[in-house]
Amino acid sequence: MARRIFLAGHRGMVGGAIHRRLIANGAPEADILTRSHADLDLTDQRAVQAFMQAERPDAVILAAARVGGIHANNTYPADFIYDNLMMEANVIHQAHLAGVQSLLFLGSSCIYPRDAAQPMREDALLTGPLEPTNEPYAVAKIAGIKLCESYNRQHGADYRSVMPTNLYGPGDNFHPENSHVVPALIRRFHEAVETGEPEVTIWGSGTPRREFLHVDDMAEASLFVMDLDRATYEANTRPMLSHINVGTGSDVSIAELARMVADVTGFEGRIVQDTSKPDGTPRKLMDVSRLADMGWRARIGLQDGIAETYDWFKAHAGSVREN
Ligand SMILES: NC(=O)C1=CN([C@@H]2O[C@H](COP(=O)(O)OP(=O)(O)OC[C@H]3O[C@@H](n4cnc5c(N)ncnc54)[C@H](OP(=O)(O)O)[C@@H]3O)[C@@H](O)[C@H]2O)C=CC1
Ligand SMILES: C[C@H]1O[C@H](OP(=O)(O)OP(=O)(O)OC[C@H]2O[C@@H](n3cnc4c(=O)[nH]c(N)nc43)[C@H](O)[C@@H]2O)[C@@H](O)[C@@H](O)C1=O
Repeated sequence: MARRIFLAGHRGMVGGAIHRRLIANGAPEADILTRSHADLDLTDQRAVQAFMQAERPDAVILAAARVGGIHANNTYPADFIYDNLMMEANVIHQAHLAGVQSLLFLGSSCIYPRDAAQPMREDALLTGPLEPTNEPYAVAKIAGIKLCESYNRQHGADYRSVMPTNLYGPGDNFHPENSHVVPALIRRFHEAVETGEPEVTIWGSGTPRREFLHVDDMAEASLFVMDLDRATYEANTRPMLSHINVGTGSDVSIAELARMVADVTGFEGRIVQDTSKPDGTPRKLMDVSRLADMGWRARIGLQDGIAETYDWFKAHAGSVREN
């Protein structure tokens, strides 16, 4: 019997990539249930309850969230903790009440302590203080992991959690202030080339290191984890480790990233640092061996991924998302 999947956040970068991947894998469009934010506000408990009771999907992929880069997290902490706590609590609890057996929750690499040993293993969770610039968001994401784990333990559900590293790709948010670093730099370097600006400013010292996974790889990994048989998933997430890291296993400095974006966009001017802006976590490289041991590895390299994303950005000039 076909499996009807509620894909929450289908208009977002990850949700859009998962939607494309499901269709590419042969899922009939009719089996992929979607609702826009305007049609179903996932922070509204009654609305989510009514939707889940009416539709009773067989599975849920929760790719909806309040998402943003270091500036957005640092500026809107109440929005980030409240919206994400409400969305995950509503979707996970109402999925349980509607008898949904299979759910995938997307967390984030920022759940790990700011000074966790690198690369960060899944069992580093809750072993130290978090990075202040995104602690509210991280606390909400940790709560999401614990929600899934608790419904699995108490109700025998099969609710799984994946922890993506920094993501980028088509469909990203290109807001000049609220976006993540890759879309922000693609836009800024592109505009400098268009206007003949002699220099581009990047935030912070340029020394922090980040791991960047293309969103199409993330979509493939999400469905891979979702389709794992339960015994394999449980065997690889013990003891009490109900989440799996998803990344490339390699990182670059922000200065190296800026150089790559300059090369891809053809910018030949100066790159300067605005050290009045926060660096955030010095490094957050994920240990991706658990997922590799289960048979999945990232395929899209950063240079190629940035070039492909830049092509997408230019092809969608004037209509890219900025929120
Ligand atoms: N991007 C990244 O680098 C990383 C992302 N993640 C996680 O991956 C997941 C997807 O992120 P990403 O695709 O980048 O985010 P996007 O912002 O691109 O997409 C999020 C989606 O959620 C929707 N949404 C937001 N609030 C609500 C709401 N109250 N009710 C219903 N829908 C809502 C948005 O709709 P609308 O725009 O209309 O509000 C949007 O479609 C999230 O869980 C995020 O935390 C984890 C690590 C890194
Ligand atoms: C995925 C993860 O993403 C967020 O954490 P982050 O990795 O710190 O996010 P970021 O991509 O915004 O920054 C990465 C680095 O890049 C530097 N940087 C330089 N120039 C720009 C710039 O122009 N914009 C941005 N955003 N950063 C810049 C910036 O100073 C920082 O050192 C969490 O909030 C949370 O959302 C989360 O889970």
